Amino acid sequence: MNNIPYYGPAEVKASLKYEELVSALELALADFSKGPEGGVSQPLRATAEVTKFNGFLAAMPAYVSSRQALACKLVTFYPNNTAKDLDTHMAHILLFDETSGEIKAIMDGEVITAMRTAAVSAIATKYLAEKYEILAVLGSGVQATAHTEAFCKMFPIKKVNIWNHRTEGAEKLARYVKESLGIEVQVFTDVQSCVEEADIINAATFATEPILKEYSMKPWVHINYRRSSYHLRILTAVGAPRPQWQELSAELMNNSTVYVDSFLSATKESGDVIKSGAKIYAEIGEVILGTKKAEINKKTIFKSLGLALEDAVSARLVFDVMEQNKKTAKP
Ligand SMILES: NC(=O)C1=CN([C@@H]2O[C@H](COP(=O)(O)OP(=O)(O)OC[C@H]3O[C@@H](n4cnc5c(N)ncnc54)[C@H](O)[C@@H]3O)[C@@H](O)[C@H]2O)C=CC1
Ligand SMILES: O=C(O)C1=NCCCC1
Repeated sequence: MNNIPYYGPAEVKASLKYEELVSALELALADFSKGPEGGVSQPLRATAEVTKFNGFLAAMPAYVSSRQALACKLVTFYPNNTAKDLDTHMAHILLFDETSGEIKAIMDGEVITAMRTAAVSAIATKYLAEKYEILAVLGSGVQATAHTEAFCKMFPIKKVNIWNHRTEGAEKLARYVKESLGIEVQVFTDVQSCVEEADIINAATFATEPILKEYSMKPWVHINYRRSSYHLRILTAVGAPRPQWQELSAELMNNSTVYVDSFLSATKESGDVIKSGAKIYAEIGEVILGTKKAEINKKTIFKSLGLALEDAVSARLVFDVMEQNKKTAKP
C-alpha cells in the first residue's frame, strides 16, 4: 500500500486532451455495446441516498479489457452545495492493475467527470448532427463549461448562445467564451430564444422539472423533400440523473429519436426516460459500430447518464501520461 501515486486536478487536466479522450471513449463505447464479447464489465452504479441532505454517494466500478482499464470512481452529488460555495460533485478514482488487482493510482475524479461527459456528448454530436455552427448551452456550471470548451474545440462553432436560470452564471460563462475561446456569444433570459436557431443544444442543469418543452422549438429538421436541403440538429442532455427528475418534457422525449449511453442506466436512472415512457432507439455505441443507423426524420436527443467505463478509460489515459512523464523526467 505504500507509495501509491496521487494525481490532483491540475495533473489530471494537464494529462488529458479532448482528441485522445474522444478516440479512446469512442472505441470503449463501441466495445460496451457489443455485449459480453466487447470485454466491458460494468454494473449499474450503486447509490447510497443521503435524503436528509439531498445528496448521494455513488460507486462506479468498470473494467474495459481493450484499454487494460480497471477502476472505480466514488462520487458524491450534493446539489445544495451551491449555496455553500462548494462543488456539487466531488469524486475520486482508484485505478487497479488488471492482472493482479493491485492499486496503481488514486486520482481526482472531478476533472475526469467533466471532460469525459463532454467528450461523450461530442462523440454523439459527431455521429448524429449535420451542422455545427451555433451551439446553445442550457446551464452554466461545470458540465456546461466543459461542454462549451469541448464543442468549441471539436466543431467549427461560430456562435454560442447561453441560458441559465440565474443570469449571473450565464454571463460568467459568456465572458469565458468571449475572452478565452474568442467566439461570439449571446446570453438569453428565456430558453426558447436561446435554442431556436441552434444546430447543437446541450442541456446540463439541475432542473428537476422540464425546462425544455416541445412547443418551445421551431421545426428541428428543415425538410424540403431533398436530403441535401435540411440538416439534422441534436440535443445532448446530461442532467436529471435521478428517476424523479426531468430536464426535458415528456412530449419532447416522445417526439424524438432517443439515443442513450446505456440502455440499463437510462431505464433505471433517467427521469426523462422513465417519466415520459419514451422509447429508446439505440445506444450510441451501436451507432459507432454501425449496427444502428442514425435516424434522420425526427428530432434527435442523446440522453447521457454517465458511465463508469468512461472514468476507467480516462483514468488509464492519465496514468499512462504520468508514467511516461516520470520516465522522461529521469536523468
Ligand atoms: N451524464 C453525465 O455523465 C453527468 C451528468 N451530470 C449532471 O449534469 C448536471 C449539471 O452538473 P454540473 O454542471 O456538474 O453542476 P453544477 O453545480 O456545476 O451546475 C449546475 C447548473 O444548474 C443550474 N441550476 C440549478 N438549479 C436549477 C434549476 N432548478 N433549473 C435549471 N437550472 C438549474 C445552475 O445554475 C448551474 O448552471 C447535473 O444534473 C449533474 O448531476 C454530472 C456529471 C456527469
Ligand atoms: O457519471 C457521473 O459521474 C455522474 N452522473 C450523474 C450524477 C452523478 C455523477
